[in-house]
Amino acid sequence: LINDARRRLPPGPRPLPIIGNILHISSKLPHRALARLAGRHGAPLMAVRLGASLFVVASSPSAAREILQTHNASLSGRSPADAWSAGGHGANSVFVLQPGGRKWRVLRRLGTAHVLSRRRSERPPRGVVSVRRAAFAATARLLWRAMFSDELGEAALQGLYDFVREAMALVMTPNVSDFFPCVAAADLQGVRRRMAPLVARIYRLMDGQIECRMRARGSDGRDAPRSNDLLDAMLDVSEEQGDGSGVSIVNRDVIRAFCTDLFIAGLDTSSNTIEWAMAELLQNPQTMRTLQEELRTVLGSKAQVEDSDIDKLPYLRAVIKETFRLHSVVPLMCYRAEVTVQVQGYTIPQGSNVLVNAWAIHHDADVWTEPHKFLPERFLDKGIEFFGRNFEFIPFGSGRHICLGLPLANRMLHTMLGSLLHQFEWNLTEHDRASGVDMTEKFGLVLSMATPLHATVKRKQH
Ligand code: HEM
Repeated sequence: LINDARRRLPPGPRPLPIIGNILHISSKLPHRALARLAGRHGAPLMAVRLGASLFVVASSPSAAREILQTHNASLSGRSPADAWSAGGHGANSVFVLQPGGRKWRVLRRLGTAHVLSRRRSERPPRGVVSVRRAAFAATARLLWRAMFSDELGEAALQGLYDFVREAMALVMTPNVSDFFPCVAAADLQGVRRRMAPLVARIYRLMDGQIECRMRARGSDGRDAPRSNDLLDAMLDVSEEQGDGSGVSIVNRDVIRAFCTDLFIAGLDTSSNTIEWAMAELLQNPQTMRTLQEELRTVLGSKAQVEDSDIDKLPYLRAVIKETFRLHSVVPLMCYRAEVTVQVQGYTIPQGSNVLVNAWAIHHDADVWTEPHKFLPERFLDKGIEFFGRNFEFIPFGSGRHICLGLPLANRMLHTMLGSLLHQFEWNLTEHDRASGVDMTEKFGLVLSMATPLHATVKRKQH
């Protein structure tokens, strides 16, 4: 396989070293297997072969910069899992649309302008809680309100929860259709067939909101009373956008696919980040005390962290950055080379999959001292931000595909974690105090804790 792949490389300054195989990329924790491989071979850029596909893996800040900045236009294609095409979702999904294309640009613009958070205090947790479940519910309510200006009911919350669990498990199923695209149409393992009803179910949830809003707008359309949320903005665009053929770029299919994508992208990333942060804080009592002291000093008797407080809370910002670094919930970012390009003197053939291993970069001992320790202080005197310009710290990616929800996630995580810690006293359960917190990772579309964290919670007396 290795020799075959080398023969197929077009002539270039240097052939890319192929040093990995199926064992690395399909390992249970591929971000760690690939980081070890890159470290062992001193190869910040390397190639791994899997089935008919060539994967190029970048594991250093400078390789990431070349992929995400210098050659971003050529290297920002996507090779979506076959399951993604179930129910026609792939045709309208912002994750996989051709970047730079008209539909992709309209969706990115709408998302950037309208995925805004409107805050409201959350229902207080009580007793022993699953941190991830509580954070998932809080994030879902917030996103639902930002998109639809409506309260999320329990049944819809459960629907979102089930969809994210079941659909993501299917997308992560090793699927012969992905390794050998020539047989994808046959859907030999039935992954796409099993995904279709899940997509149909979540679309029905979105349709409920779309229909209700369309009825409220009635024949007045734009002149009807407005909520000025994402849904209103999309319906406006659906009325005005036409490509001359009278067909709108943003039609009903696009609206429900985009809303679905935002839930897929926003729910598990945010709730798992809160869970990792809480797991670290509960095991680092001094860090927890320092953070709660900062919250007490800045907020006083005010219950909630508001957007305007975030700038005054440097230690909270450092804790969240350190959580992003140590527990990057999107450890591997995947692209496709649209044309053959040279990166760091190596040839990346057209059609290769290109992986940026953010986890490896965030644990690179040449960049970070004691990279495996949770030390928020490392960010206090450094101007390192996660907006895609510091390539040693890219939890939200960089370049054309940089996270669309970054500003929302940034505000949401600070206000949520800050408020939870300011209002409540959190402690490990007796079981975890005795046996320790299980920090084992589980790889999926999002990197989560293999054993969900439970904690006891009590309202504080201020
Ligand atoms: C802890 C929170 C979050 C993290 C760490 C995170 C991280 C990321 C990363 C690494 C990417 C991929 C970038 C790439 O492929 O180059 C991404 C893409 C994306 N994120 Fe987020 N994200 C978070 C929350 C959110 C939220 C709250 C939303 C929206 C509600 C969102 C919407 C998106 C979308 C739509 C994309 C796809 C962009 C594209 O492919 O063009 N994310 N995110």
